[in-house]
Amino acid sequence: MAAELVSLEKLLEKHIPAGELREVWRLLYGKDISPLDLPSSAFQAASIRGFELQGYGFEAAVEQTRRPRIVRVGLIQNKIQLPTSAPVTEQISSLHKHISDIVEVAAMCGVNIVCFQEAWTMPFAFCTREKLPWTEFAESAEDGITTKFCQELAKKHNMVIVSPILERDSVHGDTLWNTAVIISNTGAVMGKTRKNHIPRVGDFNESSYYMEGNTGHRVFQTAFGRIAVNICYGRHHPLNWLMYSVNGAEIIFNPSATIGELSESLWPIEARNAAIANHCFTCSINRVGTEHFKNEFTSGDGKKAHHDFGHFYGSSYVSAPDGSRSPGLSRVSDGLLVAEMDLNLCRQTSDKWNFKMTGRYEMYADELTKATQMDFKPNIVQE
Ligand SMILES: NC(=O)NCCC(=O)O
Repeated sequence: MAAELVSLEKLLEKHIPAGELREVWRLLYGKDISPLDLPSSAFQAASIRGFELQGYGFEAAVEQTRRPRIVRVGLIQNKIQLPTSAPVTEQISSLHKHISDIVEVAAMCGVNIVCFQEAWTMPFAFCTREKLPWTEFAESAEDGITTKFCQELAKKHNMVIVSPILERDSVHGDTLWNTAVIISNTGAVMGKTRKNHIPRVGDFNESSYYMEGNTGHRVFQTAFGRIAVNICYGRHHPLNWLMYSVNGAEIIFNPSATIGELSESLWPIEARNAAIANHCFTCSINRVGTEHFKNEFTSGDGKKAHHDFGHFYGSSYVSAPDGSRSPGLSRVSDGLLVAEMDLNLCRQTSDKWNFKMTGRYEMYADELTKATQMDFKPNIVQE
């Protein structure tokens, strides 16, 4: 099998003459995105620990009545560390160790808010449709071992942590959820927010494991800005992004697990469009690597049974409200993307384009209310 392409960026760098490359980046990313001046010690540490480090800055105009609101976010994408057949607790602790190594480098880069990939403590085993041992990865959002681990990290580095896990809710009949836990930079658990939309596409058999979220569109007022989490498949739902934004989110994280064949054509578009449409920053994170499972499974498409899901293509990136975006991380290796953003850009873009002001939400609220009634008749004019 041919080796996976490392990234579009590396390919363009290789083939486009240096003089024209800058213009290519401007057209591709919406404007000249400036690399961040990160400490060389951070690059060294990343290289020793075997992951890629990139940093970019999104600036805003200077205002007279508000100070800049500068925040640094960190997006982490990674492979699982042990084979999927290793004991559950060893798989979890190997990921804890790996992530704490990357978060340490994020701290060296001055990151204020870090977000991990979807279900980061486990392989993305939902393709198998088997319950054990995968449901054993589920843990309490409030006091599970992963939340405790993140609380220590958050306190140590004065960093807000967004930790997407498989949640076991033992108070409500051991219900499983796909949940992001928000941990304050003080180490306190601020709360949790659950995945609203569950995929029923390809091998994403997630509805066999957990329920559609019931936490609505919560926004968390952190010390560094108002954040929300739109988990993976929710990025295909424009109303999902909209409602986080209606509740005031300035940065919406999209921790994901998705594979090339299915969604790579959508990946650069949806979160970027959401940043534009909602006057906010969006942060898209995807895992990397191919995960193999002992027992074969079929995909219900007449093809042969197989042992893997396909290639998770990484390519994590940040989009800004003005439509610009950062380059993506690698398609094949672990990485940390640091983005410095001035949150004033959200209101500045809103004042320019007025998508909220011109949104006519009352008209849509009315029409959507009617469209969801049993007696709805589509508004079609016949000749
Ligand atoms: N994890 C997840 O929801 N994946 C669904 C596939 C996709 O949305 O690309």
